[in-house]
Amino acid sequence: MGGTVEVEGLSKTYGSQNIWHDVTLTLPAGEITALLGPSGTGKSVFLKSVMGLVQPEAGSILIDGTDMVRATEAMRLEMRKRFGVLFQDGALFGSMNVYDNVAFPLREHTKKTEADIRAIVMEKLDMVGLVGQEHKVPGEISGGMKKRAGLARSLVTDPEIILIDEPDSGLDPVRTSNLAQLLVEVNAATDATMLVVTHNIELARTMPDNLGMLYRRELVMFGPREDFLLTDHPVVSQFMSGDPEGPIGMSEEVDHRRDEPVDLTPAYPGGTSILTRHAGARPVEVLPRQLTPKSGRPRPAADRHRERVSSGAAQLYIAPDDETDRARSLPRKGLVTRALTSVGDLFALGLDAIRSTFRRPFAVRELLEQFWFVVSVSWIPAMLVAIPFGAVIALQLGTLTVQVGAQSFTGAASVLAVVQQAAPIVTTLVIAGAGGAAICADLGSRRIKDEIDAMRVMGIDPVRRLVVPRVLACVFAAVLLNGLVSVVGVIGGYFFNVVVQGGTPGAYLASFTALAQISDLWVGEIKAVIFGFVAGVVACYRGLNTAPGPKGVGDAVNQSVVVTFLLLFFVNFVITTLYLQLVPGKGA
Ligand SMILES: Nc1ncnc2c1ncn2[C@@H]1O[C@H](COP(=O)(O)OP(=O)(O)OP(=O)(O)O)[C@@H](O)[C@H]1O
Repeated sequence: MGGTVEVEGLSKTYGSQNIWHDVTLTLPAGEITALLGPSGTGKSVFLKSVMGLVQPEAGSILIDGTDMVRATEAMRLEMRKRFGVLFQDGALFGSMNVYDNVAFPLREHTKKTEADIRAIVMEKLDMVGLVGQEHKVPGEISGGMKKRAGLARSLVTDPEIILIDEPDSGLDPVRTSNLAQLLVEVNAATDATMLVVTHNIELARTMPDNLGMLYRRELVMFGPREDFLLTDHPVVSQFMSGDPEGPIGMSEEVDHRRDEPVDLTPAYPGGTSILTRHAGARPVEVLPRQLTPKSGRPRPAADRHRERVSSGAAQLYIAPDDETDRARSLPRKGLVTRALTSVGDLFALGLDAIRSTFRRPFAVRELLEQFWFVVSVSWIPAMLVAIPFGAVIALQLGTLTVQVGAQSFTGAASVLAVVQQAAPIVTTLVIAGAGGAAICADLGSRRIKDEIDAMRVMGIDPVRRLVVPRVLACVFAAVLLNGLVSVVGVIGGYFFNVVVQGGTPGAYLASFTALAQISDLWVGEIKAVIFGFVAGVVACYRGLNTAPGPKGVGDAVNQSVVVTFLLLFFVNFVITTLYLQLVPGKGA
C-alpha cells in the first residue's frame, strides 16, 4: 500500500506573491485524491512542493515520517524514488525515443538486465496502449500519446505515491475518460496513493475518493467525495458547475485583490446540491457513480475509504472566512538581496559541480557528446578570431618596439601577449558565446518542458547528470582551443612581424627564449581551465534557472553570455595581477 502524505500549515510565496498559506490536509494511503481550483491558484506549485521541487516557507509535508520541506536534497532524491510523477505534457526527454524514456528510471536505479528491463517496459507500454510506438521520439507523437508514455515511465518503478498534473490538458473528452479509467485500474493494481491536480469537472466527479479545492490563497475545502460533491459552498459549487456567476471571477489575481469576504450562503437554497443543478429539472439526490476497475479487480482503497467515511474518521474541512490572512501581502526582496542570492547560488552550483565530478556513475557519454558539440561550434570562430588578434598584437608591439629602439624584444612581447592574454580570453569568449549560449538554451528549454523536474523526481541529480558533463566539456574544450589559438596567434604574429614589418626571424625567436619561461606558457592553460569552468557554470546556472516561457529562455541566454564576459575580464585581471606579483619574470 502507498504511503500517507500529511501536509500541515504549508505556505508558499514567490517574491511578494502569496501563492497559498496554511494548507493542511492528509492524502490517505492508497486512495485517490483530486486537488481542484481555478487557473493560477497554485495547484501545480502544491504538487511540486510535495515532490520537494519547490521550497515552501512554512509548514511540513510528512511522508512516512520524512519531512520533504526540511529534508536535504540527498534525502529528497532518495524519497523521490518512491514517487511516480506524470507532468502536464509528459515531460519526456526529447533526445530519447519512447522506449528509452520509459526504461530510463530502471537503467538509472536498478541493476536489472536489458532483457528484464524490456519485459517491464513493454508491459507498461501495453498497459497504456503504446506498443508499436516505442521507437518514436516525443516530437513524433501526439499530446495524448506523450501523456500515456509519461504515465508508463512514472509506473515502471512501481511507485508508492503517484502525482499527476492535469491528466486532461490537451486531451479530448473521450481520451480524458480513458485516461481516468486507466488511472483507476493502476490504483487497483498498485494500491498507490494518488494525487491528481485537475480542473476537469467530470474527472473530479467520477475518479477520486477525496477532493480539495484551492481558491484565493487557501484551501477552501477538503474531504471525502461523499461530502465534497454534495456541498453548497458557493465557491465549490460554482466551480463544479462551471457557472460564470459567483465568487470566482476571470482571473485569480483579480479574485485575490477583492477585499470583500466570500458570501458563504448557498447560491441555491433549499438543500439543492450542485448535482441537482447539473441534472437540470431532474433532481438527483445521489452521488455521481465513481469509476471502478473494468478489469473486475477489487480496489482495496475504495473499501478502506468507505470504512473511513462510515466510521466518521473522514471529515469534510471547510475553511473559515478569514479576510485578514487573505489580504496579507509580503515585502518583496530588494534588488541587492536578489543579486547577492543569485551570486551565492552560482557559487553553490560551481562547488556542487566540483563535488559531483567525483560521484559515480559518471556520465561519460554525455561528456563526450557535449565536448564534441562545444568544440564543433567553437573552433572555426576561435581560429578566425585568432589570426587577426595575433596580427594586431604583433603589428602594435612591432611598431612600438621600433619607436623605442627595442625591436629585439618584439618576439617575446608578442608571444607572451598572445599566449597569456589573448588566447585564453578569445577562446573563452567564443566558447561562452557559441557553446555556452547553446548549453544555456538547451537546459532552459528542458526546464520549461519540465524535463529537469522529471529527472529530479526520478531521483536523478541534474548536477551530476547534466551540469558536470557540460562544465567539464567547456573546460576541456577551452584547454584544447586555447592551445590551438595560441599556436595560430603566434604564427600570425610571426608572419606579420617578420614578413610584413621586416623583422628578423632569428631575433624574433631568440628574444622569446631569452625572456619567456615555461610558467608563462602554463599560465595561459591555467586561465583556460578557469575560464572554461566559469563559462560552463554560468551557462548551466542560467539554463537551470530559466523563467517560464520562450522569452525566459531568450533572456537566460542573453544574461549567461553577458555575465560570463564580465566575470572573465574580472577573473583575468585577478589572475594576471597575482601571477605578475608572485612569479618573477626571467632575468628580473
Ligand atoms: N517559478 C515561479 N516563479 C514565480 N512565480 C511562479 C513560479 N511558478 C508558479 N508561479 C506563480 O504561482 C501561481 C500559481 O501557479 P500554478 O502553475 O501553480 O497555478 P495552477 O493552479 O496550477 O494553474 P493552471 O491550472 O492554470 O495550471 C501563478 O501566479 C504563477 O505565476
